[in-house]
Amino acid sequence: MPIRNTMSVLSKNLKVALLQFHAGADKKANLQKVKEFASKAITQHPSLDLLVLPECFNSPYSVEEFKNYCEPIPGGETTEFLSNLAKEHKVSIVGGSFPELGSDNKIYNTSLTFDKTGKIIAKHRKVHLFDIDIPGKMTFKESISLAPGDKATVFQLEDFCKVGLGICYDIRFPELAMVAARQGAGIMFYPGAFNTVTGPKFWTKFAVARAIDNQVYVVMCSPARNVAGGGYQAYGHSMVVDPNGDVLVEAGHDEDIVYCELKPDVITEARKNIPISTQRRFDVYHDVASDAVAKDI
Ligand SMILES: O=C(O)CCC(=O)C(=O)O
Repeated sequence: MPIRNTMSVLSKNLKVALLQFHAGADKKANLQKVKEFASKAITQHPSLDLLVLPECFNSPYSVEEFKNYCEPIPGGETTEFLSNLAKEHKVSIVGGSFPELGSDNKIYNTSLTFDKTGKIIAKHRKVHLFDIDIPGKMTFKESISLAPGDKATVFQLEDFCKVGLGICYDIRFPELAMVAARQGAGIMFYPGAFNTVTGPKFWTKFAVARAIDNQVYVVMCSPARNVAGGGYQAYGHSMVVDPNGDVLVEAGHDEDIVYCELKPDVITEARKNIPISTQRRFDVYHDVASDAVAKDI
């Protein structure tokens, strides 16, 4: 039976801040807000390693609006802004997401990660587009204006550890986190903007599920709700869940910054105590990544 080694963990503590703020129609004001929240976080915790931003932080979350806010990567205003912010504060940034204008002229919901010199070290295009219809409650169809990405994103976060990156609806598909964990990731990041219908029902459950499935930390960063302003109402509740499924920190639904220190021993202990990563039976479920099983039923 093949055994995969997924014991690889964080090399040292990682101090993160989750910036939960509301993004409106004015892109410059949205970027200014990121600047203010970042300065505040660094002032409150000067030894921070990493800032995490929410999904769609430079635009309203609206399929009609993405075309008005999309930018090329690299070269666009938002990429430059985040790169400079990382450099200025010497901090890594998981840069939420914003609409990208691809070289194929399609628009993607894209997340960039920067190292503390301002270099892009990862780019993830949302793989699973949020197309749902719950009659009378919630209808959304990202595929009206967005194209999906076609890759799982797993990368080395500076000298900390390997990490995986997904965007919002991507969390509903356990495969991305599994792929990352099996490549040695110790943390999954999900910038996300759940809503007031699916948020209360699912947000925490998914964070806990992906954490326990894979014995990784899960970091989810949401926009704040904007009750007075109307439009899409994000759930909020940015949170960090540890590899045992315990919620370590959680915001409410208003603007806020939450801080957390991720620790190597917690991952090591979880994996040592209950060694699921070396007990997998790939001989039994080797075809999990195909639809062959469903077709047989
Ligand atoms: O999965 C959900 O319930 C919400 C997903 C979402 O809001 C998104 O993908 O942007």
